[in-house]
Amino acid sequence: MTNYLPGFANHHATEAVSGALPIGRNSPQKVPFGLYAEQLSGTAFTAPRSENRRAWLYRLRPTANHAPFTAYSGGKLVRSGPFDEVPPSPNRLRWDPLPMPAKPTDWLDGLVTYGGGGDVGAQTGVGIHLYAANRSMERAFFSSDGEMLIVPERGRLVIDTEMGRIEVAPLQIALIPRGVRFRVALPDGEARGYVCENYGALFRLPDLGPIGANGLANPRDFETPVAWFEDDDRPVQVVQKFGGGLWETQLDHSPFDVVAWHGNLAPCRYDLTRFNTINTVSFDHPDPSIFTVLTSPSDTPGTANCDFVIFPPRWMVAEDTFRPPWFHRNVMSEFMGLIQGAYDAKEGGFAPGGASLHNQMNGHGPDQASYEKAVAAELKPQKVDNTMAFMFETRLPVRPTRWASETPTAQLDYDDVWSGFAKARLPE
Ligand SMILES: O=C(O)Cc1cc(O)ccc1O
Ligand SMILES: [Fe+2]
Repeated sequence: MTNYLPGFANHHATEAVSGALPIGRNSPQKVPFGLYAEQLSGTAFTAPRSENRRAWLYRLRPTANHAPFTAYSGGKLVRSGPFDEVPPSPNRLRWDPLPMPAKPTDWLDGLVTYGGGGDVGAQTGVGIHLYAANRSMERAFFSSDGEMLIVPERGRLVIDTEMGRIEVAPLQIALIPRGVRFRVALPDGEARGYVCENYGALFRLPDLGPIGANGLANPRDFETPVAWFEDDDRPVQVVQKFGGGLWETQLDHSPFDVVAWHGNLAPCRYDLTRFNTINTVSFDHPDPSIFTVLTSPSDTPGTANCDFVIFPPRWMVAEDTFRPPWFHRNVMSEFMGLIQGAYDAKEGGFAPGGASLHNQMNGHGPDQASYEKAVAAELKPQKVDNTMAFMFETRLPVRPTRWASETPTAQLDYDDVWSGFAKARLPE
């Protein structure tokens, strides 16, 4: 069992061996036990203090101690921005769940990019991946292109990272900083889920405005693992994603050799069931931004590079209100997934492990069955339960990959869910 330190982006100090962490300075002339001090930057050295994220790692060997990376021949379905394999499409898209692999497949081999926006080189946008895996990783991976927000849908993950061991189950999420090496084990034998690779500004908690000092995802519920390491001199493959390409090298020792660390850049996990959901107690369906867990801002205030938004269990009490999501056209693009149960805007076709994409400015909303149910419903307080949908919402158009455009799991008839609405009748 791992111990965790509470708080989002807190300054933590942790050591797996007593006396390993230097006190009062970052790089003493002689680090305890001959460990190597290494700074890991998550922001530029000169980022304002309120934004600045970095950690100091104390390890058995310097990370710099590795042979050259060479092109990695796997990862054939992993893509990065710019996403220009197929022309941008305004069409609403929806996918059935990713089938579980037939062959032995670890988390990295099981990663499939559905699409994204922006450009890794310009450090804007996101890549959106799903994974379906049935083997624990025996190698390490890291992305130099962005931090990775992992959203399990099926099966627990044990994510060994350089800075500690994180266990997550469906309904929990993990956030792995850019550059931090990790390895995913599958205690349930198989796993499936979603990944948002964020090329832009680091995810952070949203401002709360008039909500006040508390609510939504509370900082103390984010958990960072304590230092953990392995002293293992067996050779191991390390794969990195860099500039959209995959590269590999062979280390002669485990990269998970950080005995102590301190700083405010570290992986963490969060339990979505701890989200303090806020909603109307009067009328109307509020904008889904009230359900924002984490946001990656862009240079334009209030216009996110990416918001991670959830649709958790909640009471619906709005009076004289169409309670499910309304019809809308959004200036932002919406990629949705479902972790559990059903989503209140869709009566069928959007299954756990499935996904949908409603690109910027393109009309969407409740399907006909949900619409008819909602306009006929008696508006008594109703608990929407056993459900957890989510959205990666970005200011950029989301361009699907060729795979996502052509896979047989793409629902070619998705538009039909909105095709049968009767015309409104005006008075004669
Ligand atoms: O399209 C969707 O289902 C996501 C969504 C939900 C909601 O409650 C309001 C707006 C919105 O885009
Ligand atoms: Fe929407």
